[in-house]
Amino acid sequence: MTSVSTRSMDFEEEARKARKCYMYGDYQKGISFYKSAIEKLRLFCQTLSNESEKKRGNECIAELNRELRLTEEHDRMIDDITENLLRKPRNGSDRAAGGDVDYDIDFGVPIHHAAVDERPTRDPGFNNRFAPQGATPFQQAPGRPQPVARDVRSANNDPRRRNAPSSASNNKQKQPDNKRVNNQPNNGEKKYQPVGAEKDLVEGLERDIVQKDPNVRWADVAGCTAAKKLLQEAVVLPRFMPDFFKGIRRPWKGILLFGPPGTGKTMLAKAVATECKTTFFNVAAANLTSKYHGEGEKLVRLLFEMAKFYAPSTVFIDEIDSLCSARGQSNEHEASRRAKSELLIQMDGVTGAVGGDDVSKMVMVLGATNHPWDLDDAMRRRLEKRIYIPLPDMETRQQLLEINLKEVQLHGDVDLNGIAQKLDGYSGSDITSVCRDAAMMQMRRATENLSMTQIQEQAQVLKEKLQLPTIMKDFEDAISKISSSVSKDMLEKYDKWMKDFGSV
Ligand SMILES: Nc1ncnc2c1ncn2[C@@H]1O[C@H](COP(=O)(O)OP(=O)(O)OP(=O)(O)O)[C@@H](O)[C@H]1O
Repeated sequence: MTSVSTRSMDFEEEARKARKCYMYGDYQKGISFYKSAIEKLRLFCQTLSNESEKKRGNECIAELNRELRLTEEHDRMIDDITENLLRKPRNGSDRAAGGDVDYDIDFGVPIHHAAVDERPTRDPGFNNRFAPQGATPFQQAPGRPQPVARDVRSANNDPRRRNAPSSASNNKQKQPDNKRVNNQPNNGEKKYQPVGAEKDLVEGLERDIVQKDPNVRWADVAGCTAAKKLLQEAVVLPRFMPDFFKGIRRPWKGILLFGPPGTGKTMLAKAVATECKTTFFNVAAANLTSKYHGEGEKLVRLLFEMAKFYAPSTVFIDEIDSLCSARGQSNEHEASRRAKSELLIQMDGVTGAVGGDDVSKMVMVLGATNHPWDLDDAMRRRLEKRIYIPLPDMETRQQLLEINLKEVQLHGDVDLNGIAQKLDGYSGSDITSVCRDAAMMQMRRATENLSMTQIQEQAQVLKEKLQLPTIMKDFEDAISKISSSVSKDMLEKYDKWMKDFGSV
């Protein structure tokens, strides 16, 4: 049972990634994920004995094949367009002002071909901005590759935006052309209005980056007391005490959260969005760079224009080092260099409170990274507060166990204190994995040596067995299988960077 279910999950994951890649225009990667999903689903179907399930599985394979063909077609099309554009003679309207300048291939499409950071990250899924709704084995695939449901927020139905600063004079100040921030009355609500070719990019940003209440509370984040306090000071208090946070006491404009992977940096950022009720822009740095000359730069500019328009806002840039690594390195892509410079310029334009000391117009940049030492000096300076989010201490590990196991029934022999001690050196996400694994042990024992048909036949008996509580041995087994994902060397590196550059 274990291996069968694992294969099914593998297929779901591959299909989900394939669709994400398609959405982001990364067709090459999408193609290989589709192929792998199809192969895995085919193997999974071979293990099935139920005819109707088999039939639905085959329907899904056919649908995935169709999506694969579509992706291949788009990939060919992009190649053709690129080739044609590059072959054009450099004269007439194609010649950029100033003579010998590179072609500006700008298809005006949203966030396509994002330069993906090659380093392994915890989540290959573009910063988790999609809800986990990839295809399930027998869920009918949609008619064409569709974006899976995400935190899409229409500016028109978000109450925060209704209160967004909207005075025409203010908008004029920010945007001389005044068209960009034209407030179109729509049931009395204000909406950022892009002009011309930027429409697609703005729609892409609204769809992918503006995040509605991510529903993470301070209490959901174990430990991180110093970070929580500072974030509250930086974002929450200025809203309640605007008169105090002025002049030299103006709110921080940039905060960096750094530390080992899986320690709660993203959760903290989400808690800021939920608790502070600022408009939340959740950006994966890789999505701000583009292989198309100029597009990343434009995206950064639009992102900040929108953040100012919908202020107070928090712009969360995950893996910020991948966009703001030390400049001038030989492997630095021109497009990403320009996007990075634009980001620095934009950050200078937000001074904690945009437009003087009015905190209702505050835009705060919150960066997160696992590689703080890769950060550009200029960006480091702009992220005025640099907070280390370390591995959880004993107390935090106990809290993490309680948070993770609140819905799991535990046997009397389970000693959470003892487990927390054994988990010294584990990150928050490692601890979550241990809890999940332990909580699954009962199911594994109950279904061991049973075929799928037997599982279906004995569903009622199994249901009772699955009610049995998780025992101490389940945790011991899980801990022996899952090791800490952070090495001692890395921890020393973080400590050193904290000593050199930390600021709390
Ligand atoms: N302090 C914490 N409190 C509660 N859960 C945590 C905490 N730290 C980690 N987790 C668990 O680990 C998962 C990953 O956490 P999160 O994405 O916030 O880590 P991160 O530091 O942003 O990682 P990365 O640097 O790899 O992006 C969470 O979904 C949660 O289950």
